[in-house]
Amino acid sequence: PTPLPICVTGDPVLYQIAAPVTEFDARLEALAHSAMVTMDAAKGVGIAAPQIGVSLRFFIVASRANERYPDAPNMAPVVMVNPCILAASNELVAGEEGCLSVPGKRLSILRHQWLDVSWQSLDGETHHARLEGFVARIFQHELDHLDGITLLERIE
Ligand SMILES: O=C(CSC(=O)[C@H](Cc1ccccc1)CC(F)(F)F)c1ccccc1
Ligand SMILES: [Zn+2]
Repeated sequence: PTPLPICVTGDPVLYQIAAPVTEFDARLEALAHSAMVTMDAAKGVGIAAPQIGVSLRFFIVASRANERYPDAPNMAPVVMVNPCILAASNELVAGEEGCLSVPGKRLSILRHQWLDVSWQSLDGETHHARLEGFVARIFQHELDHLDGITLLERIE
């Protein structure tokens, strides 16, 4: 499908608590595909459903090496439905983040260094993993979007 418009600062959908996904059906797959195409067109390393106007709890994590994080892993994009943080490091790390919904801003944000997380894939299967570094950062950034929090609400 064609990329969708990305909601930007001020759009109410960005400040809502997104609803859990209960139907793992073709509609969800179509929404996830639209988010993927939109993220790719915007050259992002992640995108959350509320950013395309959908207040549902899923996002995509798609780390790739970039000038700010040259050692970031190049990973196949992962669609994470109903994501949860099960445990997080006490250690926090500051790092530069951008947001497709806050165009032109680069802010230094404190994030947990590692996370134990769980999520469901599009087929409804549950997965667990330990994330660290840039991938953990993207996860925390996208999870904020599901809870109505953008970079601007994270300024120390
Ligand atoms: O590709 C971007 C553009 S911003 C981006 O990809 C957001 C994800 C993100 C970038 C950097 C750190 C954490 C999350 C996507 C968003 F807004 F939809 F969530 C980038 C920005 C800063 C560092 C590395 C990469
Ligand atoms: Zn964002």
